Amino acid sequence: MLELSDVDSGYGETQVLHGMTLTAQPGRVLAILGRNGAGKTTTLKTVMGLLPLRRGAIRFAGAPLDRRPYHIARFGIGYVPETRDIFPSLSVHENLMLAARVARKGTWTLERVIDLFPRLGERLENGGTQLSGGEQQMLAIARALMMNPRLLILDEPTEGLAPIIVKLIHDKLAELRSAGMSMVLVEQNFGFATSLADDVAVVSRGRVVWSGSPAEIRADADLQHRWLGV
Ligand SMILES: Nc1ncnc2c1ncn2[C@@H]1O[C@H](COP(=O)(O)OP(=O)(O)OP(=O)(O)O)[C@@H](O)[C@H]1O
Repeated sequence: MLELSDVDSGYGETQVLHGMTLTAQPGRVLAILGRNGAGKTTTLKTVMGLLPLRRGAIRFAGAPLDRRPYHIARFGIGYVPETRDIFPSLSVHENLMLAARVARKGTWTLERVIDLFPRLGERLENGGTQLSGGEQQMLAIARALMMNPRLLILDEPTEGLAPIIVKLIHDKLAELRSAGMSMVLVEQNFGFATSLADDVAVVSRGRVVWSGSPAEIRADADLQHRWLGV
């Protein structure tokens, strides 16, 4: 579904990705794990066209990915950035409807995202700044779903959230997974990531150093210690 081959990328003079190669399969959840600074966010930003591709190739659904923002959305990649990027001066409803304007055809509607996150239904007229961190995360996910993505990319969805909200987000993503949504998940919370993932890629210094199943990495304390510092 999403394929990175030998990708180099970075910020100005600083090269962060060194031959990043990974594949996210349709209908599956790929978790990208790694220590702070390993290049996980940089990988996602490169896919989303926020950083230049210096070398290598990125393919989506069998064709080279046109990484201009409008095209990425139309192609069907929904992105939930680490910073959530809610428009603070707009209401929940307006944030969602803005996404609907660039949406592909599909089955996600305002009603359906509110069904998934009833809390947002109660907060429709609230401004972005009046939301708790958990509500902002729900809104960021709901907004990406409004675009009817074929692939949902999430960067650290649990960061800074209380355990009860982490559990809620976990259950909602598990629901999406059961419904067949393809996902790429960058996450520091090892338990959260490995319980949702079908496939795991471990990144260090801008490339994949291990890939396998959640069960394999859960059973391998050395691997966790070496690459994740768990
Ligand atoms: N805007 C930037 N300018 C320069 N260097 C950056 C910038 N953002 C990140 N980096 C550097 O790129 C490297 C990889 O960062 P990245 O954010 O991809 O890591 P990560 O694996 O997502 O970890 P984290 O969990 O800390 O976000 C780090 O060394 C970081 O200092």
